[in-house]
Amino acid sequence: MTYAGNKKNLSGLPADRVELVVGDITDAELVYQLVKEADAVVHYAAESHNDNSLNDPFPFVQTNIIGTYTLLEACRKYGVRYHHVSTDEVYGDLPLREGLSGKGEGPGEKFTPETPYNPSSPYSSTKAGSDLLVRAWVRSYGLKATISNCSNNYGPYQHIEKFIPRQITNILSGMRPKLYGDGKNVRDWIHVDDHSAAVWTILMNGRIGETYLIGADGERNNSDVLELILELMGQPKDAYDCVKDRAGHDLRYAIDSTKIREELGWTPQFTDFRDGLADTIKWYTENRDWWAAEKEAVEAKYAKNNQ
Ligand SMILES: Cc1cn([C@H]2C[C@H](O)[C@@H](COP(=O)(O)OP(=O)(O)O[C@H]3O[C@H](C)C(=O)[C@H](O)[C@H]3O)O2)c(=O)[nH]c1=O
Repeated sequence: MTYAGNKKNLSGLPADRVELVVGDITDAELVYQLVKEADAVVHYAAESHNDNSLNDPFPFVQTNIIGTYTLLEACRKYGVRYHHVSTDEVYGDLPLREGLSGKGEGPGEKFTPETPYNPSSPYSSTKAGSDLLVRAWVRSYGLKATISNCSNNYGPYQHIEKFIPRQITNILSGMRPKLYGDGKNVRDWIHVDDHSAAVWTILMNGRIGETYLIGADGERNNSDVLELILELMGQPKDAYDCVKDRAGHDLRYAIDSTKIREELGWTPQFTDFRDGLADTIKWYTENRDWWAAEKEAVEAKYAKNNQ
C-alpha cells in the first residue's frame, strides 16, 4: 500500500503493511510513479490548518484540489483502490446547544452523511471540493474509492499549531495558553488512534462509493478543554489569555457515526478524554525534541494576528 501523507499521522496503522510516502502530491511524475506500484492509496496529505488557510489560501487550493486531482487521475490510470481522508468541516457548523456540559452529553443535531455541504473557511471549502472530485471520479470513471469525514483529532505527533498541542507546549515553554474569543465553540474530539483504526476498517470492509463519518461522541467546548489541560498540568484554572477570535469561526461540530459503527462494526477505544489528554500531555512533555525547534516560528505566526 502506498500512503500519501504525513508521518505525524501514521499512529495506529499496521506499519508492516504500509509503505509511507511523503512527497509533493502536486508533483504528477512522482505521484504516478508511486501509485503505479501501490495496492491502495490512503490520502491524508492535506493542508489542514484553518488559521493558515485564512492567512494564505493558495497552498490549500493547490494541495487539496490539484493534489487530490493528481492522485485520483493516477489511481484511475492504474486501477488502484483509493481512500480519501476528509473532515466534518465540509458540512459547515451547527448551532451551539444550550446547557452543553462540555462532556458531550444530551441530544442535539449532528452531522450525518446526508447533511448538505456548507463549508466556511478556505481550508474546509478546498476539502469539500476534493470530496466532490472523489465522488465524480467514482461515478464518472468507476474509481474504486471511499471517503471518510472525521472530527477533531488529538493525541501524539499532532502539529503544535493545533489547539491542544499549542496549549500544552505553551505551558511547557513558560507561555500562557491562548483561547480564541469566548471559548464557547465546541469541537467533537477523537483520539488519533481511533481515527486511524476507522480508516483501516473502511479500507478493508467499506463499500465502494460510500462516505463514512468518524466520530467518538466527544463534544466539548474549548474553555472546558483548556481548563482540563491546565488542571492536568498543575496550573491555575485562569492562567490563560483570551485572544482575538478566528475570522468566520465555526461554532460547533458534532458527528453522528452510526453508519460506520453499525455497518462496519467500528467503535472508538479511547472513551475517556481525560485519560487520553493526560497521555497526550505526557507525550509532549517527553518528546520536546520533536516540537521545540518549531515552537518559536509557530508562535511568531500567531503573534502577527494577535493570537
Ligand atoms: C489554535 C487555537 C485554536 N483555538 C480554537 C479554534 C477551534 O474552535 C478549536 C480547535 O482549533 P484547531 O485549529 O485545533 O482545529 P479546527 O479549526 O477545529 O480544525 C481541526 O479539526 C478539523 C476537523 C479539521 O479538519 C482540521 O484539519 C483541523 O485542523 O480551538 C483556540 O481557542 N486557540 C488556539 O490557539
